[in-house]
Parts: sequence; structure tokens; C-alpha cells
Amino acid sequence: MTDAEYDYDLFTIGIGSGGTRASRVAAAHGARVAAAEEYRVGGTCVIRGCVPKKMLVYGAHFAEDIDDAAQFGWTIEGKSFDWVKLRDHVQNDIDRLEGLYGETLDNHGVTIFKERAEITGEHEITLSSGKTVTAKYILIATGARPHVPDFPGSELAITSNEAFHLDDIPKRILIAGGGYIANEFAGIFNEFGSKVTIANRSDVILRGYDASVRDRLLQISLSKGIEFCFKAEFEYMEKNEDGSLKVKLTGHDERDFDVVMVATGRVPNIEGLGLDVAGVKLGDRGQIKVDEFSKTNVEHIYAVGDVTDRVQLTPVAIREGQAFADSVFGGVEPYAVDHSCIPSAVFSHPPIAAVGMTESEARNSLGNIKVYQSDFRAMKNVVAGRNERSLYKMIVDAANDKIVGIHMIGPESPEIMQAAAIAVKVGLTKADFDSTTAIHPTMAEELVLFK
Ligand SMILES: Cc1cc2nc3c(=O)[nH]c(=O)nc-3n(C[C@H](O)[C@H](O)[C@H](O)COP(=O)(O)OP(=O)(O)OC[C@H]3O[C@@H](n4cnc5c(N)ncnc54)[C@H](O)[C@@H]3O)c2cc1C
Ligand SMILES: NC(=O)c1ccc[n+]([C@@H]2O[C@H](COP(=O)([O-])OP(=O)(O)OC[C@H]3O[C@@H](n4cnc5c(N)ncnc54)[C@H](O)[C@@H]3O)[C@@H](O)[C@H]2O)c1
Repeated sequence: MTDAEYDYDLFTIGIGSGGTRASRVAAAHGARVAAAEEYRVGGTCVIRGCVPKKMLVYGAHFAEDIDDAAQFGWTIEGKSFDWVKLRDHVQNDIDRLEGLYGETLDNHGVTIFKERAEITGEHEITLSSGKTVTAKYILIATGARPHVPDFPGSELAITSNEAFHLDDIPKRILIAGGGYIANEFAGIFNEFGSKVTIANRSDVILRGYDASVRDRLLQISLSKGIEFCFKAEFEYMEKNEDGSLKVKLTGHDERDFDVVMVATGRVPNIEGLGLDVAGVKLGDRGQIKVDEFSKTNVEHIYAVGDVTDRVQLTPVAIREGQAFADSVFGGVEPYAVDHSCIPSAVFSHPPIAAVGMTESEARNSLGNIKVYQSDFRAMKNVVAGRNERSLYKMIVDAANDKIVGIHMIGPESPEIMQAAAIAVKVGLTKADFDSTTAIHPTMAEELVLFK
């Protein structure tokens, strides 16, 4: 087939973070682009991930702010919280954002099919309506979905997908997992007044983050009333007559909860995509295997984002989509996304932010390191009488003074980290930070005052 004989130059399956960016940029480069979405335009991040989650984090934090306000002289009478109001307000804004995503693609001339797509031939895609189209290139950007462990009664559990739509805030919620989603939602529900229990299979939370910061979150969460069950896996779960759930975890007696949510990782969406027809190879975690340019083993099929299970974060999916579109349609030398030194955050209460190596990673790989630490109480917490301490940690390569990692837990730490991450990424030294004048009084000034 000649290029003109294909219906499109690019067909993108999945209009989430990666698929949106790739489709829009490819179209801007002059490609004829179509994209399919089986659920809602915007994907996980916009519809049921980062964005509504962050809105709930904001909503939840008022519980502490309103309490603390008394120490700042404010009397707030008749305080109450209306979950349905917040839930619906968040959902209305998600509707708005979904509309904006669709509009942007429309404005770039991308044809949107709001239906499921499957690869049915070398260059052929079939939509659930039965319509068949052809494209020179195919991009798989189908994301990931919650992994639900297999145990009797697992169908009674919810995942983060359903957490945004609950009718009420549960009195007692069990959250399985010890990662991002478990800790973020534990904070949200705890602030809304639920009794939260986290059950984790291992004995650490947030594996991959620096041990001091993880431990600080654990201590603060415990002090806020969140309960942790470690080395706990589901044995079974069943429904009680009153609608509550009876749960048996390994090493624990049966207990009743109103809602059980699993947050035990996310698995790539590869089923029913026609990958066998296309001959696309998978890796051992069920992810689509790609090279550094996001190309699969099939010359004209690419994949970006969570479905490739490289780093499951929105900004990474977006970068992969951008690099794909520029490389294939932008007339530039193909370029790869740099997956090193990616900053990240956990929007717990308080939040965590990190970039670069943890202390133990640096010790193992560099040997001789210097560790600087500031353990302080944010001024706002001091005035509020809130005994919640922040912890900032800087890891420096002793051989050349380069900062190889920064780890923080404390109010607004993700906001502070975004700028600090630039410094780590470009290889600034501890001396560079020392030579920068502090902005006083801030929490961020701790970064340039380490002794
Ligand atoms: C609760 C939660 C909170 C999160 N918070 C953050 C955060 O704070 N920061 C952050 O960086 N990341 C966060 N993430 C992760 C982030 O959402 C993902 O990394 C990101 O959305 C991945 O983008 P993607 O393009 O790969 O896939 P997605 O955004 O998941 O998009 C894939 C799309 O493909 C569609 N699709 C699948 N199969 C088909 C098919 N056959 N045909 C048509 N359409 C199909 C899906 O419906 C979906 O809309 C969070 C995730 C969750 C679940
Ligand atoms: N702030 C953010 O950037 C953010 C927020 C949410 C999600 N995300 C992305 O989404 C991904 C998925 O999040 P997640 O929290 O589901 O996964 P995760 O990989 O962060 O954590 C999974 C946790 O579940 C535990 N676990 C696994 N199987 C279990 C079982 N059977 N019983 C009990 N515990 C079990 C693991 O020990 C681990 O602690 C993350 O890896 C992240 O990339 C990012």
C-alpha cells in the first residue's frame, strides 16, 4: 500500500496521557490521525487518577486546616463535611476537562472514535461498531488497570476506580497495598473521618522511597489513627447480613469493614487488542516490549505509557508520546526519552517527594557518600500546635560533591521538589546549593541551609 492508500497515517488506541499527546503532536506535524477510546477521553490521570485524586487530597486537608485555624484566632462554627457535594463537584470538573481534551484533539484535526479498538490485520484496526480502518502506523497507549489479587470474595472489593464514586464515606475501610494509591487514599479517607486500616503483603510501605522518609510517613500516619497490618494477605472475604464485609487476613482474626479497596499495583491493558494477530511481543510482566524509541518488535507498531510498564507516571507517558510523534512524524532524528532521575511524589498527608538515589542506593552504588538531613517542624505546624515534623534529606557523592538524591516529607514538598529536581538532574553540587541565598521564612530554605 502507498501512504495515501491508508485511511490514516497514525491510529492511536487509547486516549489517555500518552495517546493524547502523541495524537495531537503527530497531527500538528501534518499527519492524518485517528484515535479510539473505549471509556472516557483523557484516560486514567484525568478521569480516575491524578486529577480527581489531587482534588480529594485538597478537600481532605481542610479537616486539619479547620482544626488548626483555632490556633490562628479563627472560630469556625457549625463545621460539617458533605462528601456528595465534593464528589459531584470533582466529577463536574472532570466532565469539563474531558470536554477540553476532546476539543484540543478536534482542533488539531484528530478523528476520535469513542469505542473500543482492536488490531485485526497488519495495518488494520477494527472498532467495536464493526467499522474497519487502516493506518500506516499504530500506537498502543491503552494504559493499565488495577490488579486485584485472586482470593475468595475478591469481587466484593472496590479499586481506586470506584473510590471516586462512593455514596458515603465508609466508617471502616480496609485498603490493601502499601504503595502510592494505598497511602494516598488512606490519607484522604482518614481526613474524612473513616477508620482506615492498611493491609500490606510485605513489611514496608512505599518500597523504592528512602527509608527515613517512609518511616516518617508511617509514624505520622499511625499518630493520625491509620492502622497498619504488615505481612497480611487476603485469605477470604464475605458479605455480612448488614452489607458489611467480613475479612480474614493472614495472621489476623476475622474483622468487619464497610468498604475494602485493593491498591496492589496496576497491570498493562493488553487483552483483546489483537497483539497476537499483529505479532507484538510481550515482556514477563505482560507489558508491551519496546525499544528506547517506544517501537515494538513490529516495525510500524509503537507503544507508550503504562502499557509498556516502564515508569507508571503521567509526565512519563506524555514524554514518551511526544518523543514518538516527533521522531516518526516530525522530520527529526529519532530521539529517546531519558528515564533517569525522574522526580516523583506521593500525595499522602503530609506528602512525600523524591528525586534521584535513596541513601541505601547511593551507598551501594557509590560507596562514599555524604548525607545531610534537616528534621524540623514547619512554622505553620508550630503555631497550630501540631506535632508533625518534616524531614528533608540530601545525598551527596563525596567524590565530587554532586547531589545524587533529595528526599522530602512535609507540607508542599512536591511543589518544592519540582525546582530542586532540576538541580539534581543537571548535576549541581552541594556547594552550588550552599551559595544560593535562602528565601526566609520558608520550608524550602532548608535545602540551601544543610549543615
Ligand atoms: C488513582 C491513581 C492516581 C494516580 N496519581 C498519579 C499522580 O498523582 N501523578 C502521576 O504522574 N501519575 C498518577 N497516576 C498514574 C497515571 O494515571 C498513569 O501513569 C497515566 O494515566 C498513564 O497514561 P497512559 O496514557 O499510559 O494510559 P491511560 O491514561 O490509562 O490511558 C489509556 C486509555 O486507553 C483506553 N483503552 C484501553 N484499551 C482500549 C482499547 N482496546 N480501545 C480503546 N481504548 C482503550 C483506556 O480506557 C484509557 O482511557 C495515578 C493513577 C491512579 C490509578
Ligand atoms: N502520586 C503518584 O504519582 C501516583 C499515585 C497513584 C498511582 N501512581 C502510579 O500507579 C501505580 C500503581 O499504584 P499502586 O499503589 O496500585 O501500586 P504500587 O506498585 O505503588 O504498590 C503496590 C503495593 O501493593 C502491595 N501488594 C501487592 N500485592 C498485594 C497483595 N496481594 N496483598 C497486599 N498487598 C499487596 C505491594 O507490596 C505494594 O506495596 C504506581 O506504581 C504509580 O506508578 C502514581
